[in-house]
Amino acid sequence: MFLSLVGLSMEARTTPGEDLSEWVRKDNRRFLRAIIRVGNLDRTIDFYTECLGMKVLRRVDFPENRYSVAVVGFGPEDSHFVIEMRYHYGVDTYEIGTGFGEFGIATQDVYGIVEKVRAKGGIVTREPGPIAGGGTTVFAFVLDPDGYPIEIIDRPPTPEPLCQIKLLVTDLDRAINFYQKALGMNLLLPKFDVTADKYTIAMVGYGSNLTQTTVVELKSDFNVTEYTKGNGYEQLVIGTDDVYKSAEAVKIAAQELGGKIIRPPGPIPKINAKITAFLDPEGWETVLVDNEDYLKELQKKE
Ligand SMILES: C[C@@H](O)C(=O)SC[C@H](NC(=O)CC[C@H](N)C(=O)O)C(=O)NCC(=O)O
Ligand SMILES: [Zn+2]
Repeated sequence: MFLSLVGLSMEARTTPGEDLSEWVRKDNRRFLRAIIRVGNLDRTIDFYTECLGMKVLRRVDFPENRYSVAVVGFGPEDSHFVIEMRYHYGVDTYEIGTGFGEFGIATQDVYGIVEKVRAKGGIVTREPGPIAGGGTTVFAFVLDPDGYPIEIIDRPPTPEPLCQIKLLVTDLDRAINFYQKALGMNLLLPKFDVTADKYTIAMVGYGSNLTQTTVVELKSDFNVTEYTKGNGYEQLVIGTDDVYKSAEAVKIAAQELGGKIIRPPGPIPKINAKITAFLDPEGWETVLVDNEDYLKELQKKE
């Protein structure tokens, strides 16, 4: 996923009469990575490893293209959701925007992580404690060195400690519908109003238990009709067994709900992988990558 991608023409690979919505739900989907731009790779790696406990899984420099990439996560890329960070030479700040919510980290040591962030001079935007209004789960919010919010959530050990990516949306029903229809996600937390703070959230993802998998947390603030996307957060990358069928399903959902394919499905020689990319109805970008190609590329890089 390290190089810029060139679009190829759409090829239909579906059988006439095939129920694509059924296929999408049965497809072998997994959150592979989220891609963000950062202003200083060493500084960010230090934060994600020293404060949050992630490991550096890969670090590559592309001097000819004037950027460097690091991949960090709680486990190997072939089985875990990871964060890919891109540093473009000479660009040291990014606008995070009001639309990017946060990455969520599940841990048994919320207080310890918050203290590490504070000790390194990091910003704690919400002190650890249970949610206001009578909840029991302890959580905190901190900012990473570029200002990306990170939610630290108290949770028993889970296979996916990088457990949430929150995106702000203006039409929550439409977003839930789209992520279900276009991406075959399950509604793991139905819409939930937090009237005291004037917002509604819902969570969608693969699998059946939101504490065991990564979820997209969709949040909508009462009376907010627009969010800015900034220029920091880039995209979410998800694995699929068939990018052609995946793109067809996205197109069908987009006809009803909005959103559009921005990269027709096909092989991208530079990265040796078949992909397709699209914008959801709110403009958030997702890339779907062929599972086999993704694994083969990882193996080559080992
Ligand atoms: C469920 C979890 O993953 C969330 O992200 S909840 C959304 C979150 N809520 C809070 O931070 C709770 C705030 C409350 N005032 C408290 O301190 O308990 C959030 O994004 N809040 C933003 C907001 O505008 O409140
Ligand atoms: Zn959250």
